[in-house]
Amino acid sequence: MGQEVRYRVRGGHALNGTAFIQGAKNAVLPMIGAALLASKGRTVLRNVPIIEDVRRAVELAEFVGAKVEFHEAERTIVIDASHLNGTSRAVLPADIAARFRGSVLFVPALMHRMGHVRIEGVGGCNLGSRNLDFHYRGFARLGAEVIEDAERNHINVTAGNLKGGRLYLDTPSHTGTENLIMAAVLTPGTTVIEHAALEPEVLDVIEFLGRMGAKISGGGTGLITVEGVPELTAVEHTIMSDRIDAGVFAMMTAATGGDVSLVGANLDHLGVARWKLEQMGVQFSQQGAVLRVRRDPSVPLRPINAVTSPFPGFATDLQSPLMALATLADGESYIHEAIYDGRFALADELTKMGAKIEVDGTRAIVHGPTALRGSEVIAHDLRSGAAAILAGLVAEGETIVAPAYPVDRGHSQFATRLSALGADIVREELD
Ligand SMILES: CC(=O)N[C@H]1[C@@H](OP(=O)(O)OP(=O)(O)OC[C@H]2O[C@@H](n3ccc(=O)[nH]c3=O)[C@H](O)[C@@H]2O)O[C@H](CO)[C@@H](O)[C@@H]1O
Ligand SMILES: C=C(OP(=O)(O)O)C(=O)O
Repeated sequence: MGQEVRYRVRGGHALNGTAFIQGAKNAVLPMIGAALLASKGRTVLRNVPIIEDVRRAVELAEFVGAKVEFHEAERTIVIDASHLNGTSRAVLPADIAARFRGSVLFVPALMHRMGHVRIEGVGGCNLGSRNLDFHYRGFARLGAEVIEDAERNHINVTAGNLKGGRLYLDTPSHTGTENLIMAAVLTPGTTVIEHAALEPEVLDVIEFLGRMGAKISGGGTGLITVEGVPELTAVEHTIMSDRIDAGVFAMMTAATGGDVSLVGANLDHLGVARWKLEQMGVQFSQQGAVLRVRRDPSVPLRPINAVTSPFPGFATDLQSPLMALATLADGESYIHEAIYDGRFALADELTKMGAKIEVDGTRAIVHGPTALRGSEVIAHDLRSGAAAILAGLVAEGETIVAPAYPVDRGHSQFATRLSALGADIVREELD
């Protein structure tokens, strides 16, 4: 399971300076899965975030037989999947796959290259129900055989006679869209995917697949058409910057009343989060590829209403840091989590720090402003861990966030990057 990790934060320092936004977790994971589709050449992925989910994805790719080099200092991964075939190990074992959500993105490549795949578990943040029915139904509509082994909790997917078809998503699932595209790219005929996700990472994955030789049109419109091709070739690609990492740094800057330049961040990728933060009193200015974020500490943050929804709506992955930020705002903020039915575990942790939050199902009212005080808090999931660190940056005294593996799943070198901005934060590995 690896070492136990915790973050210790002492509040009271405004963030100032330059932060380097990492490559996007939710783009690199599907790309590692997509790299396994290439039957020729070696894939090179650049601007790879140094996060635990990527380390797990590398382990998984190696487990199924790909040759993978993760050059962490160069933030580069090199993958050779050219030799995969029906005799390779077509299993996604629970001990790796159940530790991150992105493991489900390996299914199409294994189905195509090996003819079948057994999925022994899929992980990710514990946010309530996280179904995969759109994925499995889509594979079946293309002609795959999908059989659930309920006793062992395994799913077996066998390629069979794949043929393009008309697919749909009940809601525009992010990984669901990526998985159906990846299933369709090597499937003979035309596949149409209705109600597809619009997230920038999905578009980055489409661009990557297109360079590999896939024929995909309609990305960003909600209606995607894929013409199957017989094979794909490895290419080089630079991962887009992580809009959630950027959003978290923006909110941390806002919380501390700082002034930070986010290198690589794109304001357009923040969607509605941009407008909500501006309403709260945060100032943004896009200066080419650098996004400057400022908040005047002499003006109180204003309270906010936010409802999470798929891009360009308010990203659910930014909902936890928004809740932490709202504890500082002058009045009542209303938050409706409309994507996940269990993403408010943070409220209890912030309550330990003095926050006043009422939770009713998927709705929360945050009563600000609160003078937060340091406490020991749990990172229940990736973003609640990041949000707890945000709270720690402004709390009086010391905040300990543990266990913090979930934070390391998705934020690269958090303590180093925050320290460079003036924060008092250390990451500790416990024996
Ligand atoms: C690795 C990755 O990219 N993770 C992101 C991805 O997760 P992920 O792709 O898993 O999230 P989805 O967009 O699929 O899920 C959204 C909602 O749809 C439901 N659903 C989804 C698929 C399905 O087959 N059936 C079903 O009912 C889920 O239970 C959830 O309530 O998008 C989420 C929503 O933006 C983000 O929080 C995650 O950071
Ligand atoms: C929910 C998240 O990730 P995952 O889907 O990988 O669990 C997240 O990034 O906040």
